[in-house]
Amino acid sequence: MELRTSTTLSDSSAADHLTYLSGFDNHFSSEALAGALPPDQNSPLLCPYGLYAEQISGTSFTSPRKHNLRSWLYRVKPSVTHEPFKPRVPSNGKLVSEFNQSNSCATPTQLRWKPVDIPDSPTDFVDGLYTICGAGSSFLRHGYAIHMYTANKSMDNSAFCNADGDFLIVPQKGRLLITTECGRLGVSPGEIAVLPQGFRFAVNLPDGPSRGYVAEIFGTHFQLPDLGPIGANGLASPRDFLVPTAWFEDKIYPGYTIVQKFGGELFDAVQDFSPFNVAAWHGNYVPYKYDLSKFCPYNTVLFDHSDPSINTVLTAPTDKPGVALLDFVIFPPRWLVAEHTFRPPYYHRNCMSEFMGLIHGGYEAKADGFLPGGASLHSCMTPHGPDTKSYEATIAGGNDVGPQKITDTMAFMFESSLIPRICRWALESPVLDHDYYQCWIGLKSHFTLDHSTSPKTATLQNGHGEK
Ligand SMILES: O=C(O)Cc1cc(O)ccc1O
Ligand SMILES: [Fe+2]
Repeated sequence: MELRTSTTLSDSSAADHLTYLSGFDNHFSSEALAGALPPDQNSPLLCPYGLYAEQISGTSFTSPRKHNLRSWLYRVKPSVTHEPFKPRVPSNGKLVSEFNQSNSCATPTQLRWKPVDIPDSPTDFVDGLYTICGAGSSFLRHGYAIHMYTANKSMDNSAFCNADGDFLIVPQKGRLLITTECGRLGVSPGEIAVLPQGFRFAVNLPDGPSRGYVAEIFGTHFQLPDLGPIGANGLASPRDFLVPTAWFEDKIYPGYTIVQKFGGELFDAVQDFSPFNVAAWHGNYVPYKYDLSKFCPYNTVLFDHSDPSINTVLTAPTDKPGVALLDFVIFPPRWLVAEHTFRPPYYHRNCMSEFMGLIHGGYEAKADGFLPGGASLHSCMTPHGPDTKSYEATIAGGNDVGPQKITDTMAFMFESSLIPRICRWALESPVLDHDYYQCWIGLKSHFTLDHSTSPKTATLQNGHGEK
């Protein structure tokens, strides 16, 4: 029998050689050790190989069957085998899970941040994680937080566990090798990973420095959007979601630390073994990853600009139909073919709040200033849209531009019905772009009483004789 351990391969080649199970919302099972899954029941008196059975529940026991999420883990020692939790010293201090006047500010101003540099001092994923904004409360199980991270070293002898909510991680620079209790995920920029509430995981950096974005949701989980009239196919396909296969190490690690995020605060618990000691598991509550290049975009094929919801990858619902706690929307490479149409995003004000990031390339509405690794926030009813340069360049192209392909781009949006409060350090940050508003100040009036300058208006006027 072969016991696989993290020391057999470098992080980089491990990340290249991982195996996955495929599907969204499936009931999976996986064994790193043949016969480690009890065949007929979840909780036998004695489990195969002397393993302990442990359930992790992602929904209340009594949630309706179609929403119920739980997995059974068969492990060398149960997770409870640790010293008491103690407040982490020094604490990260920049994580917020309950947004109020004492820790964050409200502002309707359009905000934009340049990319943050990777720190010089040793910083792992947990130390390098900081909250930008959010709303609601992890205690009340309703709300979200948007974080960013910069890291330059792998987590060492420690694992992270988020009791507050689910993490949707969007790496922008540098691959992540994420070891979870269900197995390992290799996540490159252009891919995303979801680490549901309560799973212990450790983040290694196979390529060195890393930077990225994290959406955290409280009290619910991500699901695939309904497709409505699109039909049974399109957008993100369930089979492209990849779940780890069981991987475990039966290893003594003196002083191993579990860092638990609980109410936005960090607590350390020490144990003497690896938490990645799960030889087999089954269930439907699982970490997963998704490659954004697999997304099959739908859009207008004749005229006008579709609302960005057409590009929803995952949605976290509220109790109100069609109103998201948090939508994860992307702006992938695609063909633009709309006729007599202003093709970039329209000018708009939205009752939802929009946080955007850029993974690589440029963004169609911003000729300057919105950079890979940077971010913007346009909160509820705050007006925004293309900058002056993008507007003028589009108008200069005229009505007869043929099909154009947007290439080398991957922007995304976290869109929420809850209005975010912004953390003080994000407002005081040296990378906050104080001149952001200037990108619209140059928008000129093109107003004229001469209707003939508008070809569509002229057609309507002639066609319907409203002289
Ligand atoms: O503000 C943005 O750039 C995001 C966005 C894009 C789009 O195509 C339509 C609406 C919208 O909010
Ligand atoms: Fe917008």
